[in-house]
Amino acid sequence: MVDPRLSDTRPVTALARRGLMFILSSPSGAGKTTIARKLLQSDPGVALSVSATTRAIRPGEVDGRDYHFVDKPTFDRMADDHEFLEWAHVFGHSYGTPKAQIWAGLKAGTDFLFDIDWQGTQQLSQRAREDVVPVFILPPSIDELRRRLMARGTDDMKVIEARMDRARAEISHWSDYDYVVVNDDIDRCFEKVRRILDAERMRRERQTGLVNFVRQLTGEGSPT
Ligand SMILES: Nc1nc2c(ncn2[C@@H]2O[C@H](COP(=O)(O)OP(=O)(O)O)[C@@H](O)[C@H]2O)c(=O)[nH]1
Ligand SMILES: Nc1ncnc2c1ncn2[C@@H]1O[C@H](COP(=O)(O)OP(=O)(O)O)[C@@H](O)[C@H]1O
Repeated sequence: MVDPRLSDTRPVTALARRGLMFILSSPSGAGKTTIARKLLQSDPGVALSVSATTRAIRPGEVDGRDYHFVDKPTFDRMADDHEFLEWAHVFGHSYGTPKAQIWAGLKAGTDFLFDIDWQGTQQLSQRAREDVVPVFILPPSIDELRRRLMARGTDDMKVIEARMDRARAEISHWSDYDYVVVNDDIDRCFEKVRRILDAERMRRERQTGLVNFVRQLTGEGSPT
């Protein structure tokens, strides 16, 4: 049987829209990078805001795709030159969101995904609250969080314990976020995150093409 969607030739009504800043935060190991990768793979309308960081590259990471890996003097120079939208110290390293392309991209309707911590979320919310959609990912339990950090195999025990120590402090910021999702089953969690993004795209104030579209629909403003 032919998939009815393939034979549907009706034109798609695409209204102009301002992009949004979709933030995923969580304690380390709760799964935000996994969710972010799934979103980027499945949705061509989403671009990753690639942060700069002074931390070492992990196996499997690619410079320029996952992070811009820079040394401390370079990071400090970028901060001094106001090249970051926000930046913070996390786990003894510096992390920052480069400004380049974000504002122009938002205006052109690109949605940006930010994998940043609560400090960065606060700074972005202060700068552009109306563009920000903050989502917090929680682990199903503290034991499961430790298990995931160990299973990921990217950090030694000392680093894992430091991340676990910080997890409670990170979780305490859950109430700064508009959405909170527990990452128990990855597919279910991803589906919830995807639905949040879909709904936020429909917000009236983001749909800059609505005024003209409604005018056309109602004939308002056209000569009689
Ligand atoms: N404020 C801020 N936090 C960031 C940025 N990039 C990454 N982070 C956060 O830094 C923390 C450590 O990231 P990472 O070293 O990749 O380890 P992860 O926690 O295992 O993902 C995470 O909470 C990230 O969300 C950034 O540009 N700004
Ligand atoms: N729902 C889940 N169930 C089991 N393992 C998961 C789940 N979500 C993520 N993981 C695994 O947990 C580890 C940490 O996930 P990651 O996405 O790197 O977390 P974060 O970016 O928040 O530090 C990874 O090995 C990942 O494959």
